[in-house]
Amino acid sequence: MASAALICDTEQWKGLQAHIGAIQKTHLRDLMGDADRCNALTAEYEGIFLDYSRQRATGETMGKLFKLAEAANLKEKIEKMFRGDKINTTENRSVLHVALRAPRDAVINSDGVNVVPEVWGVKDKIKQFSETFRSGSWVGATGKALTNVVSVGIGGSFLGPLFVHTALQTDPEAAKYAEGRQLRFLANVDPVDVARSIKDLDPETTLVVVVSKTFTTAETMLNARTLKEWIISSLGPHAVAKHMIAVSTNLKLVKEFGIDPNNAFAFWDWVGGRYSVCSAVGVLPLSLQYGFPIVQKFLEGASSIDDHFRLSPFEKNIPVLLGLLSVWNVSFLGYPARAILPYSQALEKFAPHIQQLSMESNGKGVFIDGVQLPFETGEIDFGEPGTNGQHSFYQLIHQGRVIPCDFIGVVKSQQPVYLKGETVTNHDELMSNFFAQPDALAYGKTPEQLHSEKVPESLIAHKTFQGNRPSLSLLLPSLSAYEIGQLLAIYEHRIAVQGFIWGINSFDQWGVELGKSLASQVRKTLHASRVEGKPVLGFNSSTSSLLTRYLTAEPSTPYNATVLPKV
Ligand SMILES: O=P(O)(O)OC[C@H]1O[C@H](O)[C@H](O)[C@@H](O)[C@@H]1O
Repeated sequence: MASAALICDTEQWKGLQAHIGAIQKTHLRDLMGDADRCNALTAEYEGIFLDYSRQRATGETMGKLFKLAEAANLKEKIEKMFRGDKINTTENRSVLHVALRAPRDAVINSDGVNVVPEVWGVKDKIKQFSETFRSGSWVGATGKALTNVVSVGIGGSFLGPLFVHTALQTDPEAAKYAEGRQLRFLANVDPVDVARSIKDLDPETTLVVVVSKTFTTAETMLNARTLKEWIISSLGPHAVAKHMIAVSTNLKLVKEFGIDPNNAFAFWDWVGGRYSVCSAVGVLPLSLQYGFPIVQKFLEGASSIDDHFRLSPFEKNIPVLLGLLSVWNVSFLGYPARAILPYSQALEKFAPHIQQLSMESNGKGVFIDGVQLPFETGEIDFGEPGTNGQHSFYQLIHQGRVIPCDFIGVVKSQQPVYLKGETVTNHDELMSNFFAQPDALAYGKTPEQLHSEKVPESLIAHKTFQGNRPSLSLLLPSLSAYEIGQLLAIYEHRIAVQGFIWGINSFDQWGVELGKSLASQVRKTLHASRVEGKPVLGFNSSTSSLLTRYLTAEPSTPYNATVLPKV
């Protein structure tokens, strides 16, 4: 039963509900004609420019959203996070990813202990290790320097580092430091992913980093055992010490796995998996590839947003504005999805990272105190870089469903390209689309316009765009390690803001457990059937018949000998 403390019972929430009607009467075409409104609906921090004038919102809407933030005690909740209070109540943990990028002299307590020196202790160890590794002083079992790194991990131990690696790959400064090196990721337990991750690599020159907060994740541990076998079968058991290292909060299990504890890099239970890219989870593999100084710039970028988020008034606070607008779109205008559209191929892996960050954080069914939510939280996040997406799913965004879009653009490309005689540079060509699409969505195209263009009557309805489709534009000055860190932190905090307003716990993820435990029953059944010929028992008829069909076919892999990928 809903209690009086629920956000949806507040006057401020009801005030926004009452305001929906006024907004429904407006069209972005008209709202965009008001230059003062457009100027007002912007914010800037360190050259990052947010234009949210194409949201279905007015100054009045924003005023009401700020009031909602007050009613939700947003300021206090942000402060509690930075203070190290145990805001992840279902796991009794602080939420301190901000400590991972705090300056050396910062003081951030968890359980009364300043965690910043510990954080820097691990970063110093990573710096030292990566320097030894990159200088060639760290040699493998056959005396060769290691130039390839395979980072084994899944979920938060994969998506953030992959996003940052993909973004840095084409940054000229970072790329210079990565010359002659490869960083790959192995996430899926699908043996096809194992094959892809080690294709054309020689164990002699490869370092495997096993990344797992818990060091119990089934997929990661099987993949780690598989790559251990790949190393041993080629170089012998003694090679593991030089070719495998680990990142985890569970150093006991790292040791039991056979990795030298000196080559294990710690992090802490107050870092959520999906918030862990700034811990050794990301910092270690990225430092091996690009060197620690580049990664430190990334951390400084994230830290600059932490300050902005904690200290700026809400009216100028980019993560707060973004979070409030998302709440407005989801809970009041009823738009369940959000498209993340970076006009930058370097940000190709940004949307997959945000999918986990957002959907695992805010896809919840109850308030933080366990009371059933009377409204839905979280968005369905998806996205692709522009302009690729334009040739894929934008049809639906323009004429089908209304999906609020985040357009993310970069002023200065990582890679300047121009062909003499062309109308524009290649980046300007890309950005022409970045500037055009939000207006196409907002304004649409009316039947009157089509008539004036002499469009045949039979096509008028098909070629009409209703417009009034909300988006926001985030323009970054460039895309170096620093801005990549800023972008990450903007989204991390935006998602936290949404959770704080809705009153849910954005930092646990109980919803992933059920599928895992059912998979464990299936695993036992597969083993019993394959190895002992036992029948399939204990499942419903659908699952039983699917399993039986799967088991009846000739298996492609024998159970009596080790088999490693051949590609
Ligand atoms: O880092 P690990 O402990 O291996 O966890 C990897 C992933 O496992 C689960 O799926 C969680 O839902 C994710 O949040 C986590 O990132």
